[in-house]
Amino acid sequence: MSVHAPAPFAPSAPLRLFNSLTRQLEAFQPVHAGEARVYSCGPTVYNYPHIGNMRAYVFADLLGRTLSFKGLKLTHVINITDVGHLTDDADEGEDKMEKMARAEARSIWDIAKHYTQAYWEDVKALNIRQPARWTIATEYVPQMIAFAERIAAKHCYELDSGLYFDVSTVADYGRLARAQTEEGEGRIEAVEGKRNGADFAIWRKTPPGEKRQMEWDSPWGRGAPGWHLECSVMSGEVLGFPFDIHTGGIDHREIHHPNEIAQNQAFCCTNGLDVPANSGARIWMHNNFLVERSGKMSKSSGEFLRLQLLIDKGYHPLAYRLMCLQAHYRSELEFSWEGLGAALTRLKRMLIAVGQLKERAPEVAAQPGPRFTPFLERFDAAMSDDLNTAVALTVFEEVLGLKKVDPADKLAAVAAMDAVLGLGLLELDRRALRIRPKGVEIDEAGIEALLDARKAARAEKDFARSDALRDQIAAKGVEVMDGDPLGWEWKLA
Ligand SMILES: Nc1ncnc2c1ncn2[C@@H]1O[C@H](COP(=O)(O)OP(=O)(O)OP(=O)(O)O)[C@@H](O)[C@H]1O
Ligand SMILES: [Zn+2]
Repeated sequence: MSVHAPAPFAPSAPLRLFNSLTRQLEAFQPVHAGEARVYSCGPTVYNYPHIGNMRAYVFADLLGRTLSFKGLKLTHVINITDVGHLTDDADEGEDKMEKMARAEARSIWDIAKHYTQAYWEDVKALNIRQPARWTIATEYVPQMIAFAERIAAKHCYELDSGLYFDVSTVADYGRLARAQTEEGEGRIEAVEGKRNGADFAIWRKTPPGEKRQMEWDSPWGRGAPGWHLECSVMSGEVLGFPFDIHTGGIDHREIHHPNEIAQNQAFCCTNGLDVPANSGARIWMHNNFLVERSGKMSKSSGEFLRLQLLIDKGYHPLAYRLMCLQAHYRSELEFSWEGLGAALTRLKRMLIAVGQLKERAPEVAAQPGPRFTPFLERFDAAMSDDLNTAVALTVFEEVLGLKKVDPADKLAAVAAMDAVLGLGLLELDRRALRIRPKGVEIDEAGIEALLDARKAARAEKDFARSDALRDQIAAKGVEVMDGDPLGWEWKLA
């Protein structure tokens, strides 16, 4: 009798993604056969990222993991905005980086380095995969100038304050935002001499007599590139127009991305590129906001939640990732500590199930085996349906709960799904989820030692000693949970 290895599971559900341009679900058809090229607007590194910002990258990561799962060769680019983002997304205000550098009395380069590092730490803690390239805006200034030179004659005009893009020179400006061309959204004070309210600076000249920390020479004088120009240039340079998918938070649908599209149109037309509708990317995808009761979480408002604060309070960062996965990326997600606590409990349950499975299966089977095909198909269908992570998670848990199946096969199915969800459950140690909150005056080893002593006291039926030990632990800020069904013997008091 010959033994046949099971055929590998090939996800075949048609991938449909919501395109903000058409406001419709569309079948994903790669520009380059077998590939997916994705650009995500990166953080402006003038401050720590808040967990709302990180939702944007958890979403982009899920998209990337799904494209990989579907067998596509992924090239993902995320940029770092270290110059050019003004305090208002339209054309007013000052550079967020310059402003913070002044407030902190540090050089902009220092600020950029520090907060980029902080962002990368959060990326790592949330199991966001490394993109193929991190493009740093200040490293692309010559390309930005070249791009602007190419479109300047037909699409731009110069004012004292800079080189402006005339939005009336491209067809259907603002179709992504569905905004009025003249008014645009959120466009406050007009710059003197602007032809249309929505025109925007692609090069900002340094005012005479002033010196900026970051400035470059250009045909339009010394100055700095506009934020919108940066993303057009970095995406086009690395991925080539047209590329497949451009992502960002839903706020970018209103100003930043319509302006990128206008520049891309101008660039593609001047270069004779027949890009469909010349938008640069075929599909534009936007994640909705993480909100608090008081409204959208915002860096510029000064008060916000950092991932580190969650950790300091004893929540593993992956509980936040799971919290994001429980909602659809296009829905608003309201942050609450109760919600995060519930996500942590769910993560613990998953981890316990995987831990028990790992004990029974010495190794992961090469393939999940036919028993798991219907589950993988449902998982595939959910993720292919515009990243329906909420449904995908329930399928994942159904598989975790399956009894009387080969453990090695089951582990292979779990691994295949987790590669998409990115919870990293096969690598995560159960004890890693017990994060000692910052305020607690005892370390993990100390807690474990007291718990062991207490267990021994109980085994000897010395309940007085057992109670005294519990009080001792509680005094240090930790509550012992007797009979905890999850087997998590302690939590924050
Ligand atoms: N509350 C939020 N929920 C989800 N995504 C968000 C939220 N706030 C910003 N984003 C997204 O985070 C990403 C990084 O944004 P960026 O660093 O430019 O933030 P910012 O505009 O400086 O900060 P803020 O909007 O908080 O003042 C963008 O894709 C943005 O759309
Ligand atoms: Zn951008």
